[in-house]
Amino acid sequence: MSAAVRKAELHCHIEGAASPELVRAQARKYGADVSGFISGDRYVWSDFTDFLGAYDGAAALFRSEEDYALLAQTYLEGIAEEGAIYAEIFVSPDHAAAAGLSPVAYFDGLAAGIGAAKASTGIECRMIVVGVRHLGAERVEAAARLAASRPHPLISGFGMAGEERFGTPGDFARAFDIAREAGLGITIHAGELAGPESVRGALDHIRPARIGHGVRAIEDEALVRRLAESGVVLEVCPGSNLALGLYPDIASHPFDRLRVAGVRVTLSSDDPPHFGTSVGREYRMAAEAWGYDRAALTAITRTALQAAFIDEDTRAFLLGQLD
Ligand SMILES: Nc1ncnc2[nH]cnc12
Ligand SMILES: [Zn+2]
Repeated sequence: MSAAVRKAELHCHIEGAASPELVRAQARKYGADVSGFISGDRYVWSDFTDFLGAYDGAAALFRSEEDYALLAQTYLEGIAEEGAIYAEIFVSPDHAAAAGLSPVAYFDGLAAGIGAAKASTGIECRMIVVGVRHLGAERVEAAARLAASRPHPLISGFGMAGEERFGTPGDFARAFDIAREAGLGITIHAGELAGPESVRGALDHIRPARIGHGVRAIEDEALVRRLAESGVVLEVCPGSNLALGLYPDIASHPFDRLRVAGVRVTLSSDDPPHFGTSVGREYRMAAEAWGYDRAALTAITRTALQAAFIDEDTRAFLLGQLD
């Protein structure tokens, strides 16, 4: 499996894509100490809660448009080298605000990086605004209202990340209604840290086109059938799931079982340097674990492009690159 297999990444948190090397450079720039969450060239955290702390620590060191332009460009050029032709990045105005950056400066900075990466590699990218679940429904609604005001043309979706064990999907239904009515694509993290009931709640109350992770649906046969029949696409991130201890090894991961059951599945990296991964590695792991050949891997990319939150002309152009 080589970079020649075209890839599309639907699930990557931009703040979670900052390499320890880049975060160290930012820390030097701002005179900050990262020893609490970076050791040598690695992030250090012990569980999901601790991971969120490391994630927030890194995010706090991106404080200007230029910082975010550099982050987006570095991430996108890196995955373009692995064969990615399309990416959607989760962008979190709450993290930008915590670092003192206005939403407009945040989106403009990211867009500058996206533009630079497109100019150097051809990669397309769109932004999905996310609310942070553990900040509560009001903050998530504020993020949805912001996204619904269409503050940047590259914003094409709305989602929710953060601590899945906080609240229930129904608590956040209004936020997603606001985003849906504004014509944004809808995705929500579910079935990662919480079980099938979280996926069921998301389907019932949020009506998403896609679900971030969703893998724990495998624990409920009827739910797997419902997912398959609905056509809802799962943004599966096996490397993330292994790093966070959901499954002991790739052979135990449900990606292939979901695929065989007819669920539309895609491959992404989530927070690549935190989990020692990249979209290229995710495709490689899948090829090795389940014997996927080039056609099978390309089919995964096709599913991702069909589910991408993008205009139809660009979708057709990208799908044309798979032939
Ligand atoms: N894997 C993940 N799950 C939930 N929220 C996140 N934010 C960043 N990465 C996340
Ligand atoms: Zn995620």
